[in-house]
Amino acid sequence: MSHEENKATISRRDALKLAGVGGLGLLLGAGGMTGLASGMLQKSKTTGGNDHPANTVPFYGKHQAGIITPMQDFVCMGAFDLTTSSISEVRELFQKWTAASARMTQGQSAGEESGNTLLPPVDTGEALGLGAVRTTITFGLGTSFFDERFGLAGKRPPALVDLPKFKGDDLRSEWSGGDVVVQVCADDPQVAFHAIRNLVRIGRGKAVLRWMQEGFQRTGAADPKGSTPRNLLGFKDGTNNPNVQDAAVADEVVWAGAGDQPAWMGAGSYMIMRRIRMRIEVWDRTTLGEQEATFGRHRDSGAPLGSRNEFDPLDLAKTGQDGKPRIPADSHVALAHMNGKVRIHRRGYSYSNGIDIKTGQLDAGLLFICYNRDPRNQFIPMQQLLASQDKLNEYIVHVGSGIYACLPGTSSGGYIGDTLF
Ligand SMILES: C=CC1=C(C)c2cc3[nH]c(cc4nc(cc5[nH]c(cc1n2)c(C)c5CCC(=O)O)C(CCC(=O)O)=C4C)c(C)c3C=C
Ligand SMILES: [Fe+2]
Repeated sequence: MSHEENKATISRRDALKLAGVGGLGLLLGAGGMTGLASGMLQKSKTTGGNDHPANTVPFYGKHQAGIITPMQDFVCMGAFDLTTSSISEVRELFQKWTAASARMTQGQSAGEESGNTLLPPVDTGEALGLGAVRTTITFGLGTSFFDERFGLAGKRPPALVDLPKFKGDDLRSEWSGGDVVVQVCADDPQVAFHAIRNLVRIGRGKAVLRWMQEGFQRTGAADPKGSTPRNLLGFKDGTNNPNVQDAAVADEVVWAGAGDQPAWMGAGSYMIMRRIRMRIEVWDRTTLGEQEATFGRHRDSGAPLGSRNEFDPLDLAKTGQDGKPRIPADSHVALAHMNGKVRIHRRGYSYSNGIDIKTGQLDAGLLFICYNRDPRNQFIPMQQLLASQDKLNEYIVHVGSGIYACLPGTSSGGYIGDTLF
């Protein structure tokens, strides 16, 4: 193993072990200690633990990780506004972000420490000793990235449209948009936060955070079987997501294809973020029958109304004794199903931001995230229908929004964005 390779595979855990031997900066910087580090790595590889390969998701590849990757327990999502108008500075920034992300997703610190006590550390430190916990870091470009600043207006993907105003939208600019979005997912909230924080730090002088939102779902510890998570309205959410582990399904639903324009987005995807606040207090006063009619599914089992099991097919033609559809036509699933003809890949998380100090009500809801190949044919018509007819609208309000071109993946030596700039 070369010295470079050796350094590249030293995890945050190994780094702490090394620090215990004789000082982190000294050891990492010292070529003569290579043999020692190598020995410890071998040990950590065979002993498993949190840095076991099963807990790491490769950063480099054809597609960015974090899109069809099975969902982790936590998300920390942030959108940046660029404060430079120089495309070469943006390139440099993406090169640095890529290098740091490649390291952090493998359980390493954001960069190599010099050990110089007269300088601030390169990594902020709160993830030292913590495992990789399936961290993924996914980058996307907002519509504003393609304004006049960087000379890339002509390269804006036709599918990266400005979202129309949907009925009932109450969007706030402080929770919307951004030139660049970064979705960090991990099985530990501190590890996820650490990644965003270090990207913010690297971006200083070139990019500022515009908004940031953390999200969660039940953890693997609470539900080792990994059953469908429940949203904050108490229903299983994600049951009828398309199986994107099937490559043909992912190609149809998620990935911009080689034939789709522009070519630089091939193997990328379009992300929609909607911050959807729930009127939890109203929901909690609603009867179980009304709640189930709102979603069109049974609360406990997650089965479609009138069926027994969660994964039973949606039978929208089924009628009850009164002759009415068993799954109401204005229910969320009846509408979102789109007759089975339009599909998106949902990857959202619950959020809770304490209380709204004006009303004393809970400020909580769904950080809706979905990926699709072309939002003009997928998310937009679906949301248009939901916004105008969904019974769920009595209990939710969309308060933040963004659409982002999630770039194709890159390989070691390249950088996220290298197909475009
Ligand atoms: C425009 C897309 C969608 C938005 C916005 C949305 C918001 C939203 N959804 C729930 C809860 C559930 N959604 C469920 C199913 C479901 N939702 C969408 C799309 C949007 N949801 C789709 C495409 C589907 C699948 C439809 C199908 O073909 O069956 C369900 C049922 C279980 C499941 O299949 O996941 C729940 C529950 C909330 C709470 C919400 C906004 C806050
Ligand atoms: Fe939904």
